[in-house]
This record gives sequence, C-alpha cells and structure tokens, in this order.
Amino acid sequence: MNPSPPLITADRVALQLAGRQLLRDISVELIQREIVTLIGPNGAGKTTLLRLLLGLTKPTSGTVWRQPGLRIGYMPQRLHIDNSMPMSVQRFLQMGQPGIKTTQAQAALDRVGAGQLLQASLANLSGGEMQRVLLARAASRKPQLLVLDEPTQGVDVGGQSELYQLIATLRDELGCGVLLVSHDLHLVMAATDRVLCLNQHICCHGHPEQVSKDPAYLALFGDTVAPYTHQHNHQHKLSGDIAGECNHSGTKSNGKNREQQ
Ligand SMILES: Nc1ncnc2c1ncn2[C@@H]1O[C@H](COP(=O)(O)OP(=O)(O)OP(=O)(O)O)[C@@H](O)[C@H]1O
Repeated sequence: MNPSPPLITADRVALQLAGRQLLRDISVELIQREIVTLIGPNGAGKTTLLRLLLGLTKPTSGTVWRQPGLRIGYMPQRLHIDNSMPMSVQRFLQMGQPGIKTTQAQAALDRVGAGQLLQASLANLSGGEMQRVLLARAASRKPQLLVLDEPTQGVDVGGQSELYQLIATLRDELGCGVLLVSHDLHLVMAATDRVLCLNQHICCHGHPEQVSKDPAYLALFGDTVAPYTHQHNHQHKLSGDIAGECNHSGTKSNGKNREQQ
C-alpha cells in the first residue's frame, strides 16, 4: 500500500473521435516514485491516453482525476523548431519556465549530462542532445509527475539505455512519479516498475518481466522483439503494426496494481 494519494486516477475511460473508438475501458492509477511505462504498437492510442491523463482531451465516458495543483513536467514526442528563429538552449529553457535563472538552467542541464549545451543553438542539436534538453526542461519544473512521450526518439541504442537510467535517477532525486511511452519493452525493462500494454484498451499489465511473458503482450509483440532476447523460428515484423486481435480473455482489463484495487 502506498500511503500518499494517487497523482492521477483514470476510471473506466473511453474515447471516441470521428466515429472511431480510440480507447476503451481504461483504468489507471499513477503514484509517486513509480515509473510506469505505456507500451503498444503504432496507433494503439498511447499519446491519446497521455493527453487524456493530462487533461488535454476529454474522455467520452469515464473519469480522470488529477491531484489538485499537480506539477507535471511533460516531454513531447517531438518538437517542431522554426529554424528561422534562432534560439539558444538557455532561452528555450527559460521560455519553458519563466523566472528560471541562468544558474538554474545550467543546473537543469548538468543534471541530465548536457551542461555544455547552455549556449548552443537549439537548431544545431543532435537527436540525443535535443532529447536531453527536453528532459532537462521537463525536470526543471520540479514536477510531481514526469510524463515522457517516447523520450529516446532519435537516440542510438547505447544512448537509449543511458537515457532510461537517467530517468530512473531523476525519479530518485525528484521523488516524482514517471509515466513514459515506449515501443520497446526490453529497453525500458530495467528502469520500469510497472508496464501497461495498450492496444486501444489495456491488454495486460504488471512487472516488466511478467508482462514480457503475458500471452496478450506476445500476441502484439511476440514476433517483433529483438532476436537476441529469445529463440524462435518465425518471421519478424518490421512495421510495428498490430499483429492480430488481442485474444486474452481472462487477463484483467485495467492497469491498477492488484494491491491498489
Ligand atoms: N484528433 C484525432 N481525431 C481522430 N483520430 C485521431 C485523433 N488523434 C489521434 N487519432 C487516431 O488515434 C489513433 C491513436 O493515435 P495515437 O497517436 O494515440 O497512437 P500512438 O499509440 O501514440 O501511436 P505511435 O506509436 O505511432 O506514436 C491513431 O489511429 C490516430 O490516427
């Protein structure tokens, strides 16, 4: 039992847009100090669910409750940069959080191992540098909840595990909850407490090891995981598309830990 109240609670949330059922029957609780990873194929509704949890989209049915005054640090999937308006990293950080001093911007960058980038031009950053700057910006708000939408996009594999380790360290330092979206369970496993496997609804959930063996997870990702992770003799899909119907009667349909229910 976690003594502190949840940061966000979603109860039987569904969303229909333009006649399409994008999400259904989603129940999730996010708590302090827990790293929750949302995993699912392209189009599964991961970003849509983040938007619902953050209050940027209203559910068609069900409820989302957020702790009053909850401080959220959000790292978007990608950032559109207008190169006609040159901007330094420092300025970018200060725009994200008005009133932040140069020393605080520097400290935020130091924390993510990007201290040398304060005066760099945002437009010239490499993919990995940009992700670190976005993470520094999200963390500089001293959030109670860090929400990271595919934080390792554009980062090479070595850099990806480093970034996930950094996220775990930030959680320890800030004591915040973390909700992150990822395509690759095996990469995030070490830095994740709980996984929600999403495909319009929550197909399965639990500890990463447990989810990686769940029939519902394997139905979605069984033939897409990296070959070094297990032996098999079938074809690999490269698309990341839905591999088939989720046949998982008997798995629970919500994302709460058993002890939280
Ligand atoms: N405003 C909208 N109106 C109609 N459909 C939408 C809207 N926003 C998203 N969708 C659809 O909802 C589905 C889920 O989109 P979403 O971006 O949440 O998926 P995702 O799991 O984050 O995908 P990816 O892994 O590719 O980023 C997609 O089919 C998308 O086209």
